[in-house]
Amino acid sequence: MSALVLDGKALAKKTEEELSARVAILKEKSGGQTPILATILVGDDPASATYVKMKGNACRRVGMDSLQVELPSSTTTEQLLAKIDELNSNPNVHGILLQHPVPAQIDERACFDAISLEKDVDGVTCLGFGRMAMGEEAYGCATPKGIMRLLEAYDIALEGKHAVVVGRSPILGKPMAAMLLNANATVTICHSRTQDLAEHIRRADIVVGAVGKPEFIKAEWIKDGAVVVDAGYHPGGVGDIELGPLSERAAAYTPVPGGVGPMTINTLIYQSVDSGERKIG
Ligand SMILES: NC(=O)C1=CN([C@@H]2O[C@H](COP(=O)(O)OP(=O)(O)OC[C@H]3O[C@@H](n4cnc5c(N)ncnc54)[C@H](OP(=O)(O)O)[C@@H]3O)[C@@H](O)[C@H]2O)C=CC1
Ligand SMILES: Nc1nc(=O)c2c([nH]1)NC[C@@H]1CN(c3ccc(C(=O)N[C@@H](CCC(=O)O)C(=O)O)cc3)C=[N+]21
Repeated sequence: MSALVLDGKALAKKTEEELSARVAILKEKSGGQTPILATILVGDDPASATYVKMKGNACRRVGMDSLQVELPSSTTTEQLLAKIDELNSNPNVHGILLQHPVPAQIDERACFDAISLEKDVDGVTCLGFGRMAMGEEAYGCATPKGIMRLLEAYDIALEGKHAVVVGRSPILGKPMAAMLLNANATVTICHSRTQDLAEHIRRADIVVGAVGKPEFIKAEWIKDGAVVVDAGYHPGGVGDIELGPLSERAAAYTPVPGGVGPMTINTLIYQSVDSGERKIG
């Protein structure tokens, strides 16, 4: 039996059609003003530059604009905070994305938390995370929220299932675990100090790989019929999970590329349109 492919690329494309229509209405209601997502890139990491470019392109595909802020790698926390303040008070900017990671001298947490809640369409603030975790209204962190939207679109049942999330980073593993918990899954979070990782994964109905190491999670650890979500992305188009034989044994899996990545970008745009609509009211 071959597994169901959770096609994030196709879902993102389909959603973009709906978003284009919503952006057109938003534009009309605001007297022709194009909604804007501001992206901030600090330093010159080529992979980060590519991601930011992809986010700008996605904006334009749905009729939004992106305001691309580029700062040198020598930027200080104070300078970045000042830029974020400026974008917070720009009424035409509906969403702000600060690309992670920032250079080491910058206090990334302070800068994420300076983004105002209404513009935190990437879901990176402590306030947004806390509200989401408590089940209050907030924009979800883009990658885990994109994964939840993908699972929902394919009617993947989560309630009562055992989900194992490998990774606990602030913008991926930790919010992923909270979202799965809110969806009534039983959640295990594994990380670098976890003992017997393979044993935990063997018991999973749903596995989320968010480790940041190519093909670190082995296919043989994953049980037959599991749902396999690979958030990892590495050059050459490999994820954090060794997929190979799983495409036959799993119930469903996200391909790399074409799975989680496009849903991350789509969620960012989706939440920016939401933010614009809320302002128009
Ligand atoms: N497609 C997309 O949209 C996105 C993809 N990514 C990709 O997802 C992956 C993870 O990203 P991110 O969360 O930012 O990465 P981080 O490096 O911030 O986090 C990695 C996590 O994996 C854990 N870990 C590391 N080694 C092990 C190990 N040997 N056993 C178990 N757990 C381990 C770490 O544990 P500890 O906390 O103990 O250090 C940490 O929690 C990367 O491949 C990245 O490229 C990221 C964001 C978006
Ligand atoms: N504040 C912040 N928010 C983020 O969401 C964020 C971030 N920082 N820093 C870096 C990671 C990485 N990330 C990706 C987004 C899309 C793809 C993506 O669309 N990948 C395509 C392939 C792209 C290609 O062809 O190279 C795919 O998987 O199909 C990948 C990775 C978002 N991130």
